[in-house]
Amino acid sequence: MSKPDPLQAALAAAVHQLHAADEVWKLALEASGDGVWDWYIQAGVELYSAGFLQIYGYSPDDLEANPAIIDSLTHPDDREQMSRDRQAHFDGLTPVYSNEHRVRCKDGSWKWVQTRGMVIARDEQGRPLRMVGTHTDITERKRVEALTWRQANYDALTDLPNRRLLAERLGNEMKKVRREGRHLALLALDLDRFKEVNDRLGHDAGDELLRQAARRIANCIREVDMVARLGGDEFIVLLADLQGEPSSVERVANALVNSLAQPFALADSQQTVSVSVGIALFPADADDAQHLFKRADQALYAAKHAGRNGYRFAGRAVHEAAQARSRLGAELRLALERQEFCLHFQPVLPADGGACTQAEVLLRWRHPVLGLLGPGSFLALAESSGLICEIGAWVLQDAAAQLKAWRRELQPELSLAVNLSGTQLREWGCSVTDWAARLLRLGVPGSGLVLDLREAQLRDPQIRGLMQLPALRAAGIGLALDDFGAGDSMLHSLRHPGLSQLKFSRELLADLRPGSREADWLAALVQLAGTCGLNTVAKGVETAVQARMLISLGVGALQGHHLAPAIPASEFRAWLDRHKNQLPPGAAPG
Ligand SMILES: Nc1nc2c(ncn2[C@@H]2O[C@H](COP(=O)(O)OP(=O)(O)OP(=O)(O)O)[C@@H](O)[C@H]2O)c(=O)[nH]1
Repeated sequence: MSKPDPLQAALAAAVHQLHAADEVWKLALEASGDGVWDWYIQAGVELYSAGFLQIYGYSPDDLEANPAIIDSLTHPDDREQMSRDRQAHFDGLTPVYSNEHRVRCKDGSWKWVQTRGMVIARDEQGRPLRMVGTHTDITERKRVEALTWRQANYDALTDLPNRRLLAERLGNEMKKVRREGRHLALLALDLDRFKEVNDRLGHDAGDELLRQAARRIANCIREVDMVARLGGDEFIVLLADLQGEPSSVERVANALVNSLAQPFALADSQQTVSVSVGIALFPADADDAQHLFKRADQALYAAKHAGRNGYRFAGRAVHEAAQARSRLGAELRLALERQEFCLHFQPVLPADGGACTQAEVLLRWRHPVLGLLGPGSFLALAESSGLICEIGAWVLQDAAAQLKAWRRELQPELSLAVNLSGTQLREWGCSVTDWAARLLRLGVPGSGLVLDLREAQLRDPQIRGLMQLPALRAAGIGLALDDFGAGDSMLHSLRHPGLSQLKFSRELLADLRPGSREADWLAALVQLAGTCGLNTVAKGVETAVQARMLISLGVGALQGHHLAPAIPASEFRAWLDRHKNQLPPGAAPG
């Protein structure tokens, strides 16, 4: 046996020591939960620690020590960036190699990892010889990040993009339009009378309808377009990359209106709603996103105003109307202060010819330029600006002051019927003690007031929760179901506990003729109201024929232009004086 070469032995010992040291730092790294890789670049060999293989579910026999193999397991979408980052480090441009990418596991699933590494040896020309590094499993972090991003950018109910993602996309599309000289359209959609679906069928059914509506809208547009839900029943459609002619926009708008007008199949009913659409074009209608949204909104308002179930372009007329509305809104704020509101009173006449004991209070605005405005011209503005409660409080106060005087001087039985908006009912609350205190402060007994409530208000769960109808009635306050027959009226509304009157809308009287089906229908309603203990009032009586028919059908009282118009307080006193004792039933007053 030849003597061992001391030099060889020393070299072997040194290599052994080095390997032992390698193992130590690899173990230290593995203890942190990371997997370790060790790549001999020019030899084309890559070694993996047990922890590294474990991350992906591989055993040592599954993976050759070949870097090409692990590269082939990298997600195709991530490979390019990974190569770029690696090359930057090889070229000495970054002190550390770092990259996040996905790796396919043995079971076929993907894991997100962060890899960090460093070249630890280079040849004389500076080319990398060996690089070592780690893989850290960041799948959970990526999952949470993706979830957070989705929550921030998508609507949870419909799974559509939300306002934020829409704004980002719109910004990008507007830049493209400016660069390439094309066009885009923003369509603001709002379902019509959706609140009634919620009120009638409940919030869950409303949610289901919104989900179905979202799918229908998405089916009407191309893949390059976008639909987002802003909240409630409001959606925005972004038609990107248009060639210019508005007819393509009109085609989509028509498709949307038609599609949403089809009945929706909900849990146990078919429900029909419709949609109104406002359309603004970029760059024709606005210079920036904020104004584009505003113009689409103005057009939507015009579509709603034109009767709903249709669309409107944001043309000049729409813009001017919106500006006029905005001026009116500003003036409305000052109207209370300037004492421009006044009340008119329309008598309600007993059909048996007895004395008038009730009148409806009607709000008017003496506008300095536009003249006398009815509530239709400004109530929606008052609602949206939040002034409605202040105006409502003024109405009640002024009406009470009139009533006090008239009951004392003219008719001790007189009561006034007052309309309240849903906002007012919600804001004021409707507990008996509130109302009794309110009336007491105004010096009027409960029996002096009739609250005219519409069916939609009675169906509103929030108002219904607040309204203590039977207790209000017990306090002497009259409660009328107003405008019955004007929309989707339901017979069971008549059974609301606490109601004392049923007021038929003018729509029910429109085709009233002797022997007509309308007459039979009304006669049945009058009978039903009687069974429910409700006094009946027919509103909007415009002809002597109607008046006579209504009396013959047994309606309790009549109200309408034919019998007595709405008149200012100054004339009401004289009118009541003149007609103090009776009115000839059904006959045209002079
Ligand atoms: N089911 C459901 N209802 C919602 C949701 N968000 C808002 N709403 C309701 O949607 C209704 C929106 O009503 P509006 O658009 O103001 O009024 P509308 O009844 O549609 O009447 P118009 O728009 O004037 O035709 C309100 O009653 C909201 O309470 C939701 O996520 N789910």
